[in-house]
Amino acid sequence: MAAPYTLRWGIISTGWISTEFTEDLLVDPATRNVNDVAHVVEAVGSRSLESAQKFIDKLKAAPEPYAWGVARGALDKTKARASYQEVYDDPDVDVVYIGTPVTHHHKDAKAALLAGKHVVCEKPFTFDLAELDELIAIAREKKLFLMEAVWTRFHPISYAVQDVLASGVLGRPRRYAADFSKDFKLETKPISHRLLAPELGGGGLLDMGPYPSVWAMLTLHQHPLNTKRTPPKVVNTYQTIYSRTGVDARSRWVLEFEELGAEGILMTDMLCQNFKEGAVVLQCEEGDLVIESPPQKPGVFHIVPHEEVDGVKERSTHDYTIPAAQGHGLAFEADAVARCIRDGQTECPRMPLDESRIVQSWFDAVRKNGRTVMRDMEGTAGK
Ligand SMILES: NC(=O)C1=CN([C@@H]2O[C@H](COP(=O)(O)OP(=O)(O)OC[C@H]3O[C@@H](n4cnc5c(N)ncnc54)[C@H](OP(=O)(O)O)[C@@H]3O)[C@@H](O)[C@H]2O)C=CC1
Ligand SMILES: O=C1OC[C@@H](O)[C@H](O)[C@H]1O
Repeated sequence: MAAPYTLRWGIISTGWISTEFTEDLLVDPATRNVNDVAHVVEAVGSRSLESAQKFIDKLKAAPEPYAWGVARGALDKTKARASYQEVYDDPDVDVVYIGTPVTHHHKDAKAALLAGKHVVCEKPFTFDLAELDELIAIAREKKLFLMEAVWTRFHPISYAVQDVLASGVLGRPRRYAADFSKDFKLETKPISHRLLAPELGGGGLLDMGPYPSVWAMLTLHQHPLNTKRTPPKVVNTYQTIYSRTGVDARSRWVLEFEELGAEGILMTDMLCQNFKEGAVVLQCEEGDLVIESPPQKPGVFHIVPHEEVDGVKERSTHDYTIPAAQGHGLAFEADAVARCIRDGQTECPRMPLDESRIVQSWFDAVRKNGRTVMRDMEGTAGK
């Protein structure tokens, strides 16, 4: 068997998701039946050298399933860097992973691309569409790989749900509802927290919105009957203000998928827990598809018959829970990135830039129609 292609990562920032993402790079790929690609961490950049070093030291002491990669040398050459730029300039780094708050994504991704690095950027891609368009233009001009890290797209359950829709058993989609709600106990958080601070892109829309959106893209936009793939229209929006900082506590938006004759309502909520048994409901002519909570990493979906209608006859339940041995579930996207870069692709077919643009345009529409303090905020495109 040929040796796997090993992708060399540079990690930008040392917060929550950067930690989980880097841990998952250390999980044995064989746990997810992968043997063609592998990952090593070349550098970690932080605003402080101490934080970068602490991040690496903590990873080196991580338990299984992360200890596997540590024992096999995935962190042996990892350098702690006192600035992000040093990671962008490191000749040993192939690709930069960006885990900073959303209002920093554009400047961080732009600097990495300008230094000639491939880029994977956490969701939501950017603060606004203008920022995203500038990144896409730079990546295309420099022939570099660029992708939004919407991990859910790469989970086995996402492919399984799409297989059901492709089989035609549910018929034409009619109506869609998706919700990402989480009681974040906002009163206990300082107003400087990234979920609350407008200057860090606070509010539920940008933080949570990618998840009701990803399922709308996978089940409706990519539905086999949606042949023209016309971007859906945002036909209505509503935001509830969180008074301490003026960001959105709740956001709702309605989408119209004209060719399908289907409508969807998408919601985010930072004050209330998700309904466990149905974060996403896709109602079709012959039966319904229900995806359990949490929508960013659901384990289970159901196919549910309609009452008094011929079509799906029996309820069935499909379990794709990601086992703990596979880590947090972020390595699937990392594997896809490694294959794309190995094969010289500048865009990931599973997470196309045009689809990131569509979702980003929904966020712009909801924010600009709303009343939050971020309504008229502009990103850093052109700066
Ligand atoms: N895919 C997923 O499941 C998840 C994705 N996310 C996304 O990841 C991004 C980061 O979220 P999360 O990890 O929770 O955030 P954290 O606050 O935990 O970490 C953000 C990191 O960004 C760096 N940073 C740079 N500038 C600033 C600044 N002005 N203020 C605060 N931090 C700064 C810091 O690292 P340093 O000090 O080292 O420079 C900090 O630790 C967001 O875009 C979020 O939407 C978040 C959670 C889950
Ligand atoms: O991506 C995410 O998923 C889990 C949420 O709790 C978090 O706020 C968000 O960034």
